Amino acid sequence: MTVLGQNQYGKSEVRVLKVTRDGATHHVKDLNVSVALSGDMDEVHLSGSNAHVLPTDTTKNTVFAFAKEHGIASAESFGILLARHFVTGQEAVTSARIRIEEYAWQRIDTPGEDRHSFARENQETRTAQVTFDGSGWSVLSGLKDLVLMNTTDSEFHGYVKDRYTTLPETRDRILATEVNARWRHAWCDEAEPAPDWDDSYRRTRAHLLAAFAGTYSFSLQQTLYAMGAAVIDSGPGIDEIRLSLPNKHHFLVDLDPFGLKNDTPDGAVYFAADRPYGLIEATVLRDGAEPAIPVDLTNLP
Ligand SMILES: O=c1[nH]c(=O)c2[nH]c(=O)[nH]c2[nH]1
Repeated sequence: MTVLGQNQYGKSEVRVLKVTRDGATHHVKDLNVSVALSGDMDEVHLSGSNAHVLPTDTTKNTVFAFAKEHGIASAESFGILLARHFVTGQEAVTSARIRIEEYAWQRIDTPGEDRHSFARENQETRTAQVTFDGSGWSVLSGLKDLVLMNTTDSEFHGYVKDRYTTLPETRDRILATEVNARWRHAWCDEAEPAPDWDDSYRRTRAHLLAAFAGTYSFSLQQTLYAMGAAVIDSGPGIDEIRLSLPNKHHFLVDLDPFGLKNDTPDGAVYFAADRPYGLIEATVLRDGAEPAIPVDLTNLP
């Protein structure tokens, strides 16, 4: 005997580029949207009846149509529009999860009137996941691939040493990471005004950067907590943030064989190791908040 457990379906990675023309000045929104619907879907699995199945092809078309009809004000608001459409429009669909990655494009300044050239920003990817169960909303925003580095104000010493420990203690090292962060908005009730998602994103990003730059660090763990706390303490809008921070190790190169002294006051030469890397991960919560962001961020957009 078997029973059907949790199931969901939809179109993943719908790549939609929305160009908005304002005369010769164009604006672009570039998203990667994944739709997952669930609800009364037993029959399609058990008997092959498709009577409740809105085709994944249709969900893909909806993403494109909504981009045209409603525009893309922000990743979160676009996700909200889509999730509401699927849950309220299909009787069999009781919940919808919309995952979005947004890629940033930087305008290339040109001498003439035309403003339609862009360079893909070599910076972070913004992410959003919106979940709606017909009554309550859950909005996770985030970013990944944001590479940060402090070239001083980082120490690491006083740690446990056993027979396999070879790491030298350091009072001055490079601290570099690639931020992978997801934060959960307190907003969950449509009766309340929704946050300004773009403004919230900009402010959260700025708090993360300021805390990374402003924390004199004795470990990446300490820096992580300072970054998370800066976001939670900045206002009431965000109750939980999870950070996954690889420690992008930079080791001083031994230049002695060449008669060169490395690590001099005017600078040093480092070997930027790509692997293995330390991986420091933690959730920072508003006191009293329940954790709801998955521990493993790799399964999220
Ligand atoms: O900031 C750090 N935290 C660690 O836990 C750790 N472990 C290690 O080898 N280097 C570092 N650096």
